[in-house]
Amino acid sequence: MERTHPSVDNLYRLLMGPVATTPEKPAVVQADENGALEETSYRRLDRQVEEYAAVLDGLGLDVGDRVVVEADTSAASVALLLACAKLGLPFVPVSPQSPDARLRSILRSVEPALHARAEGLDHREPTASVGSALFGPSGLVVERPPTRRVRRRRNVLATDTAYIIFTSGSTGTPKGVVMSHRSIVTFLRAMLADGLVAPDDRVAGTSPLQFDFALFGIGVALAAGATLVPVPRANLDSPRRMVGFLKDAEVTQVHGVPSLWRPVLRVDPDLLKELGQLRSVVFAGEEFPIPELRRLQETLPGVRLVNGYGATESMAASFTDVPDPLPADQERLPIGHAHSGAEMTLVGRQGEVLTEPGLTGEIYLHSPSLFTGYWNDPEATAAVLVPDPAEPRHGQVVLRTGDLARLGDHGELYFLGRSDYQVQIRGNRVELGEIEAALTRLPAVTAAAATLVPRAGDHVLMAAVVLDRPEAELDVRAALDFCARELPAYMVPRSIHTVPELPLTENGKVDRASLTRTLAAPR
Ligand SMILES: Nc1ncnc2c1ncn2[C@@H]1O[C@H](COS(=O)(=O)NC(=O)C[C@H](N)c2ccccc2)[C@@H](O)[C@H]1O
Repeated sequence: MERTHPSVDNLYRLLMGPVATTPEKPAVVQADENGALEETSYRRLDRQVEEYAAVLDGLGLDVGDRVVVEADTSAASVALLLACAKLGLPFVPVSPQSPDARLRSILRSVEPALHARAEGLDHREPTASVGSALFGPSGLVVERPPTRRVRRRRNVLATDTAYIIFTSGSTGTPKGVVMSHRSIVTFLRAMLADGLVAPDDRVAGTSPLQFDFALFGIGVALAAGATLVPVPRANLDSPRRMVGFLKDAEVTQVHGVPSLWRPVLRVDPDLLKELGQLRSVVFAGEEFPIPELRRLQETLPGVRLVNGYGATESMAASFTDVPDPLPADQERLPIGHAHSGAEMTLVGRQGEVLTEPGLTGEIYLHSPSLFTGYWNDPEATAAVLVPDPAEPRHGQVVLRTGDLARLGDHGELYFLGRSDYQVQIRGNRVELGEIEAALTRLPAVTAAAATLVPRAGDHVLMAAVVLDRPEAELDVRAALDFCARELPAYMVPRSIHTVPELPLTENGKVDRASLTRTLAAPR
C-alpha cells in the first residue's frame, strides 16, 4: 500500500522522521481520563498510525477523498491525522465544541468520505451520506462504511492536499483553506531551520484542533523530535489548573493565543513563578495587549516571548522575539521579517511596493508555503493569491494578507490591524487597532476592543475595556479626555464600557461581532 515515495514531501513522513532516530522518545505526553500523565513514544505513535492506515486503506478510499476528524489534540487524533496524510486523504479537523450548524456546513461543503469522531464524544446527528467511524487508542471502528468509489490515483504527491482548515468565517461563511503537503512540509522545515523548537523541548498546545495554531504545535514539535503536550481544555478555564498541568508535565514551551494568559495575569500572576522549566512562549492569532504582555514578561523573567504572526493561508509568516524589556513607550508590536525562506513586502494603495521607513501599507507574503486555494471558491482564491505587485509579468503569485503594517527603520514591520478593521468615520480612515492601543495605555486597562455600533441608521464608535483587577474602577470621563489628547477627534469613542472579559471566538480571539451586539443592546 506504499503510496508515498521517500523522496516525496509528505506530512506523515516529516513528522514520523524521529521514529528512525529516537523511537523510544515520548512524541506525546497527555492526561489520561484520571488526569495522570501518559506517554506515547514515537514508535508507539507510528504503530497507531499504521493500524489506522490499514483500516482506512481497506475502505477503498482514493487520494483526495476527505476525512473529517472531530477531536481535540491527543496521541490518537495526531495518529489519525498522520494516517490520513500517509494515504493522501485530506483531513478536515473540527472541534467537538463546534456548534452542530458549523459541523453540518463543513460536511455539506467538503462532502467527506468519512466523519471520524474521537471515542467518548457524544454522538451528533450524522449526515446520512457520509461514512462514520469512532477512533481511540483501541483502534478505528467503522460504524457506517463510506460509499464505494473508484480508485483513480496510485501515488500521493507533494502537491496533493494534506489538510483543509475552515476559517472561523468572522467575515461571512467559513472558507476552507486547502494546504498541500509541499506547502506545510516546506513551512515546517523553515521552522526547523529557525530553531523555534529544540529536540528536548516539551511543547504545550492549547488551541482547538480546528485552528491551525494547533496543527502548528503538532508540526513543529514532532518534526523536531520533541514532545507534544496537549493541554486538556478543562484545564484552561482555571489559572491554577492550567499552571499546575504545565508544571507537572514539565513543559518548556507554551503555544497559545493572547487571551490564554488573561485570567492568570488578572487573578494570580505569581502562579507563573512555579514554571521554572519554562523557556519560551509563542503567541499568535491577534495582538497581545501591551500592558498584559509587559506583566507576562515581568512575571516570567528570562523566558523568550515570541510573536507568531500570519494567516492559515500560509500557516504563518513571521516569528519575532518581543523586545526584552518592552520599552515603556512601545505602542505596537514588531512582526519583524518573515521566517527563513519567505519575505513580506509592504504595498501602498496604488499597488506600489513601499520602501520608505515610517510608511503604512498592506502586507504581501512571498512564500513557497502558500495554500493551494479556498475549497470550491476560485473567486475568493483569486482575490488573495495575486500576481507579485513588484513584477506581475513573471506570474508568481503572492498572498495578499489584508493586514496593514508600518515599515520600521530596518525593514521590520509593525502590525497595525486588518484592512477590514479600517473603518470610515465621517470620511476619515480609522484603525480600530490604533484606538485599542491607545485605550490599553490607560492605567488599569489591560485589554480593549473598539467597534462601530449601528445606531439609528448611522454608526457610533464605542469601546469596551477589561481592567487589570476585578475590583478596579474606570474613570470614564478621564479616559475619554485621555483619548481626546491621544487620538484625532473622530477616533475618540462615544462611550467606553468596562466589561469583566472580552467575548472570545472558538479559536480564542476577541469576538468583535459578539461585542458589537452586546454594546448595541440597550443598556
Ligand atoms: N501575531 C499576530 N498579531 C496580530 N495579528 C495577528 C497575529 N497573528 C495572526 N493575526 C491576525 O489573524 C489573521 C490570520 O488569522 S488566521 O488565519 O486565523 N490564523 C491565525 O490566527 C494563526 C496563524 N495561522 C498562525 C499559526 C501558527 C503560528 C503563527 C500564526 C492575520 O491575517 C492577522 O490579521
